[in-house]
Amino acid sequence: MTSSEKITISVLKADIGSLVGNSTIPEIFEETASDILDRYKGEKIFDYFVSHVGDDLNLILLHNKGENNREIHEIAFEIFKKNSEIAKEMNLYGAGGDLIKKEFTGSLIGMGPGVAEMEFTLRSPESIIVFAADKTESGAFNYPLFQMFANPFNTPGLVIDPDMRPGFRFEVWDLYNHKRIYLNSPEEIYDLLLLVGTSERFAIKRVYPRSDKYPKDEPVAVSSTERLYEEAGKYAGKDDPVMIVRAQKGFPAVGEILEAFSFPYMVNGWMRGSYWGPLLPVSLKNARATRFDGPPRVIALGFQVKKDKLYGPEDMFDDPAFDYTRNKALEIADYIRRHGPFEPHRVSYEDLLTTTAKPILDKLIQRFEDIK
Ligand SMILES: O=P(O)(O)OC[C@H]1O[C@](O)(COP(=O)(O)O)[C@@H](O)[C@@H]1O
Ligand SMILES: [Mg+2]
Repeated sequence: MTSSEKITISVLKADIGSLVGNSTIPEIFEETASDILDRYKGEKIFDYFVSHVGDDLNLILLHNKGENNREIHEIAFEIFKKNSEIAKEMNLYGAGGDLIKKEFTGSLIGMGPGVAEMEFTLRSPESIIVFAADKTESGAFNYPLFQMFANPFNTPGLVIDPDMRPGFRFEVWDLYNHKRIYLNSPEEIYDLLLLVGTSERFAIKRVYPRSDKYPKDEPVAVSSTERLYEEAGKYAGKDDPVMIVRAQKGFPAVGEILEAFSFPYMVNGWMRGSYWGPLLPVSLKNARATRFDGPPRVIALGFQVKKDKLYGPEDMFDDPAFDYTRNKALEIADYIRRHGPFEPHRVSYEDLLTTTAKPILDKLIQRFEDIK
């Protein structure tokens, strides 16, 4: 460690090609990523883990260079670019898709990939869980973040742990207007819900502790909020967000964090980014899209963190305790599928304008005539 006791966890992700269709990625992507990361390990990064969910490659990096660091983002760009070339050679689906900008511009933010990073003072001990979802949007983590950090029915620690009683501070982004607001839980939870219930537009970017025990400017949770539609200027797949959550000792316990996913809540995305469906918590083994290009899936990788080492991952959803949730999700998937192209299965008209339906709708609108 150089400057301080602070460490940084960066979770950087991109869809740079997939098989079959948009279902999953070939093993060579993860191997290539590991080969490149091994070169930098011990020099620019301390440790790493490479993973995927569906067609999205996820890089989990431990270092001490802070958030939005040029060197770290450039390593990820090198990996995404190399894999894009492999994808083109293999004639994979959507080769290079999320690399909207072809040359590195100093930061991955705005280039297409998703970014969730947090710099914080390492506690002893420190446990984190990294979540990654496929076939859904940035705001897809609003529901579980509210459950973990603001709902005592999910997180009893909010009531019985003295360090959690002061509550948490939510940083919410208006993704349409590039603005943010800070809201305190518990006293402002009605305002918080009023906004984050609209997950297409408002996304919880970060959550901060309010207890005096921990620095109040160091997040306990962070999610990626990049909107692929906006960055590409057209529909180019869904955002497929990632999230980091710190656990235990004044923060939600691991079980309280996972409990937030025990209800298969509905998310926006699924087929062609145009359908609402239940979020299915899955093991790494099942982290690939199948039925109707889904259902939208999420994985949970748990790590115990030392200043220069990630111990793990534990594949947290690889557990029969989530079988009921999965079965329920499949039942809901079947029910909602029967709506076909009707809402609430299909997304709203406004949301359709961010999909491949936009040019079709634009033409149709011109054919409308006034009713006398
Ligand atoms: O128009 P295309 O190229 O066939 O793409 C349709 C695909 O786009 C998707 O919405 C892309 O999914 P991702 O968001 O995971 O990239 C799939 O559901 C679907 O298979
Ligand atoms: Mg994807």
